[in-house]
Amino acid sequence: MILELDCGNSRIKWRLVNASLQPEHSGSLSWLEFQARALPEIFRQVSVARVRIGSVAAQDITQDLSGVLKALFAVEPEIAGVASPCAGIRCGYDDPQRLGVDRWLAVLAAVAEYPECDLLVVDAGSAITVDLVSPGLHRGGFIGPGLHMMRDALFSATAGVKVPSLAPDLPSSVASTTGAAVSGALRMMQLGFVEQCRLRFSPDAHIVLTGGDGQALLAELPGAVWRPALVLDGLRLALP
Ligand SMILES: Nc1ncnc2c1ncn2[C@@H]1O[C@H](COP(=O)(O)OP(=O)(O)OP(=O)(O)O)[C@@H](O)[C@H]1O
Ligand SMILES: CC(C)(CO)[C@@H](O)C(=O)NCCC(=O)O
Ligand SMILES: [K+]
Repeated sequence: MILELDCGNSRIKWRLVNASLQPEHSGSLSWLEFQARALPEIFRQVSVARVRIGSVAAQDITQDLSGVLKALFAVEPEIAGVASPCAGIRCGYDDPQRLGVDRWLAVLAAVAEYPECDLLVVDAGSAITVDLVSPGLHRGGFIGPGLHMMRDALFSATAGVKVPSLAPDLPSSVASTTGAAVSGALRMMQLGFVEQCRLRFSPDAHIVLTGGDGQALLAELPGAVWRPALVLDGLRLALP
């Protein structure tokens, strides 16, 4: 088996793929669970020949994770970086090392599926990122706060807007409760962000969505596709 991990800002998403590259097991854990060494039970039951890591966590935390996995599986984990060009695509950042590797992995996987298209690659997780791609070239992109970060900002900076959870969909009517007012606004802000990126910079782009909050945008963006494992899918392209 090959273990692939997408280490994000809030969670570690992982999957075990077999020799035919088919995922056999997958899951996620929080950084707190990792720190408590509460690793998935299956990790102790399988033999792992390779470990591929994509991480936007701090370097010491990533090294800690790598060390734990090395001790567990007796293989040296491979950690993806942004190498440009890769898989026929050039990175648009002035300094490619500054681009979040999760963004790069998502771009590589999206381009592998749609090599001839202008793309908007949208990752709606802890943060929301939009990357613009034209054939052979990553042009750059934009970064905004994720839904829960925005909710937390209102929660901590106001006395009267303390909304515990967000509705799953875009609003279909004008809000008449605080919860619906916040939830509707934040989801419309995400949609507006994506639409503005397309309108201003790539009107014909095909949209590829990933991240926990990407699915809610799917119904609002005609022609868009939803690829929940996009970042993990990029790992085998960055670390063939
Ligand atoms: N405090 C929270 N309570 C409930 N949901 C949250 C909270 N924080 C984040 N989330 C949600 O969890 C989901 C996680 O998104 P995703 O699966 O893309 O992974 P992530 O780890 O948050 O993202 P990243 O890879 O950027 O760290 C998102 O829907 C996000 O809005
Ligand atoms: C933007 C995030 C936090 C999204 O996970 C990550 O890609 C990151 O830490 N990026 C580094 C900064 C940049 O991409 O410009
Ligand atoms: K992410």
